[in-house]
Amino acid sequence: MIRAAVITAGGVGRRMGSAVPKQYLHLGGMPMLSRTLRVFDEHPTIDVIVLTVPPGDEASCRKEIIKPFGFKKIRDVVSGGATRQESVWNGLQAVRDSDLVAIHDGVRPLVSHDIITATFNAAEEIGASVACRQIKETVKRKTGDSTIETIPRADLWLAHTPQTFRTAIILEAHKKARESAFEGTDDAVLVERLGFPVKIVQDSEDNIKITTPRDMILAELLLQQP
Ligand SMILES: Nc1ccn([C@@H]2O[C@H](COP(=O)(O)OP(=O)(O)OP(=O)(O)O)[C@@H](O)[C@H]2O)c(=O)n1
Ligand SMILES: C[C@](O)(CO)[C@H](O)COP(=O)(O)O
Repeated sequence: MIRAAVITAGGVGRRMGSAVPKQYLHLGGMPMLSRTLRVFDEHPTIDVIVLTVPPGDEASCRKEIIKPFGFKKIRDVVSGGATRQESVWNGLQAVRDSDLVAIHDGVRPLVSHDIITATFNAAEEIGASVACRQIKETVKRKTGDSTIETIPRADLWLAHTPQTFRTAIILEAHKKARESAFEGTDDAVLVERLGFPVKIVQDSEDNIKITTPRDMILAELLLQQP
């Protein structure tokens, strides 16, 4: 059983507004992307890792993000695409020989080994899984200028990554999405639309996606937790 990870880091970080793409910003003294890679490299049952980066960044990533930390499992650094979905597709081509694959945002460095393991276990069991956090806030839907309704929150979850799949299923789901020009905001939706079940695995609130400067402040604080 080959377990792979595709770490997607091909974005430009428009919402962060930093001089370099946010995945290269330092968090707790090391590049955020290296921190994410370290979690997967040290995971006991992951065999191979593929990283997607902005086109043209492959060599600098090997030199500055991978080499200084001595990661052992990185098979390839591949060029990302214009969208996250395209970057993931490119990464998946490099792990076609795997049985299971976890897809994870390079900008979620606070992911834990436990959640990675839980998503692999669920994917092995039913084929597809998604790390999520349950919504604890009261949720309103606004329609037009003044009509609002309150959505019962018991069934609502926020999608995180890792999202982990039998490799054959996620390859098929991406292929079908490409054929019909469907663009999703995560990978699980590509499997859902084919009618396959996807198991929700409850994640920690700490596994935030670093999107804006405020998230950097929050992540630095979360890193200081005992
Ligand atoms: N063409 C893209 C776009 C995004 N990503 C990756 O997908 C993850 C989640 O995307 P997001 O936070 O939206 O990153 P950016 O696209 O970089 O940010 P923004 O939307 O603010 O520009 C990130 O690790 C990002 O690098 C990617 O691999 N390829
Ligand atoms: C895949 C994802 O991280 C799930 O939360 C997310 O959808 C990434 O894209 P977004 O543009 O920040 O929603």
